Amino acid sequence: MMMNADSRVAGPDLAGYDLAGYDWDRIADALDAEGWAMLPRLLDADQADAVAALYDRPDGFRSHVVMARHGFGKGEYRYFAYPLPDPVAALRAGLYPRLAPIANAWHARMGMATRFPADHAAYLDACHAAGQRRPTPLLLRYGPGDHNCLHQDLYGEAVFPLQAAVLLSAPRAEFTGGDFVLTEQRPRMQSRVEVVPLEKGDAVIFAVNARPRRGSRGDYRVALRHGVGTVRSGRRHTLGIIFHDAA
Ligand SMILES: O=C(O)CCC(=O)C(=O)O
Ligand SMILES: [Fe+2]
Repeated sequence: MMMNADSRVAGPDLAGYDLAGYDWDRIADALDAEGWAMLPRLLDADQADAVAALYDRPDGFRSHVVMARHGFGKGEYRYFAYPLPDPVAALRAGLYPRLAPIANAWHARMGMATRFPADHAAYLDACHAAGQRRPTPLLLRYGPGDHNCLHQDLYGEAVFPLQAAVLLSAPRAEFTGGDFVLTEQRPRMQSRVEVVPLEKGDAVIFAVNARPRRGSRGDYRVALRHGVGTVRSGRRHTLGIIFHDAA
């Protein structure tokens, strides 16, 4: 059967989440200034629980990664298979058109030739034509002692420069530790670190790899990495939405 990347299967109902309700000019400004921006309360607690519960479905995933086996950290994750469940497909397709203009402006400022089409189906066609056909959205699960080493979610030449992560568990109430962190590596300088203060249901949009930074002599590139500090207690789930597909 041909799987259209845009087709959907039933999943938890996310009726009510509202991307249009965010101030996208403010988000673009935050991304330009810091390389990341928050979308507070993207999901409510029930929706976050429903998405986290997908982790235990017997099917619907293309692979299961035990992070310690690869030196990625400790914890585990599963990549969704196509067709993506409804909320994941809807978030991926819904966020992309708001981020594509920002991605294009970044590429122009960084002197990078690639431009991104306005809609996600068209971008996936380009990924697939470049041999990157496997879906990248994923669910992650961490328990006590687990962590995610600093990394970049690059899966081939085709890279959409922004991605999203949604925290599906409640800090303090459902887990402790497990901060989401970003580091920024500036040319010839030491790395700077930022802890993103996510609450359950909040999303963060952040640079996958390079982003432009304004300096006194024009723009220069900095490289971001992201990771998760050690979870001390409880269980922490995240939904990761990456817009390019994988080779
Ligand atoms: O669990 C997290 O907060 C980080 C997840 C992650 O690495 C990702 O979404 O790409
Ligand atoms: Fe990641």
